[in-house]
Amino acid sequence: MVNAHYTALDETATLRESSLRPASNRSSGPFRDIENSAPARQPILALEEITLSFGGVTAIANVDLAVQPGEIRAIIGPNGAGKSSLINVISGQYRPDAGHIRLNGKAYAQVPTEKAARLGIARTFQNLALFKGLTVLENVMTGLAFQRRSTFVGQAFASPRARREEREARERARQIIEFLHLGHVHDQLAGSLPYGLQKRVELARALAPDPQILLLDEPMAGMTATEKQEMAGFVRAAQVDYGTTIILIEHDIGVVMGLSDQIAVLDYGRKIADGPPAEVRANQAVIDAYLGVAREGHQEAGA
Ligand SMILES: Nc1ncnc2c1ncn2[C@@H]1O[C@H](COP(=O)(O)OP(=O)(O)OP(=O)(O)O)[C@@H](O)[C@H]1O
Repeated sequence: MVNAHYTALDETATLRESSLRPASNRSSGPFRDIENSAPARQPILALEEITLSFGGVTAIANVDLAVQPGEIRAIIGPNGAGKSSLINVISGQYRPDAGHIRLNGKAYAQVPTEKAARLGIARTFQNLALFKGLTVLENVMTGLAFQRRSTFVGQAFASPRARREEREARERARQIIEFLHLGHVHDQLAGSLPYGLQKRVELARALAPDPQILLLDEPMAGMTATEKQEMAGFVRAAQVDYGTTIILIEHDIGVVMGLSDQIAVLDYGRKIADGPPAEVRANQAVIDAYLGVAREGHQEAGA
């Protein structure tokens, strides 16, 4: 049973070389050359002994995590393992009971949510959180609102600064829309698009401000296999073309194995494995915890 599952994983592992990858944006985007940069010495993000409980439930138990700049790090685990809680700690929604979050070396007991965007953190949500009555372009522009320095009055009366910022935001939003192959729907209402495209608009909005760290909470949930492959190609392209560090939660193990540089595995709030896909795939604790079917298989074998 387990072997059959792993065969399926191997088939999807070719995503890394996906021909669905969008065209390079190096010439026009705010590209950071990750290929030529010196080896990373300091993680861009480090979680240190993070613990978080809800009443009597321990959602995260003493978890350490070090993420290097420019990597794609998956966080996987069975339902209720603590994945979303961890993302919410990184984005500042939750304050851990113990431990620190270190961003570019600076330690926080809680990431200040109001400053998360300025600290270079962007995220998408498990459930769609778009403005359905706004166009795709308008939705993507909302991802840039925090960067505008003109006052409300300045915007209301279209001061020169406000007009310039509006123009720049529109231009940047258009770039990202093209990058994610959404140009043909830029003027359509987000709510009128098929689900897979709406998820891509969410990605566009999160990418618009050129975040250092992008948190993706189940970016492929509810998608068809083809849509998942497309999305995986776009996530990889964001890493390669923009140098974005990406942390993602995803239940589709095949996608995770093909897309991630490193995978951390949670089970009952504890981190039980952390390493490259091949290592995690062969880890017995992961097989036991994540693939419940494996346990069943061992019992049968021992019977
Ligand atoms: N706001 C909350 N209030 C109370 N308990 C919570 C809250 N959020 C999470 N939990 C509990 O914490 C544990 C971890 O939940 P979390 O949602 O982080 O897991 P998950 O790995 O993301 O699960 P899933 O894959 O089902 O989304 C679970 O037992 C959950 O019931």
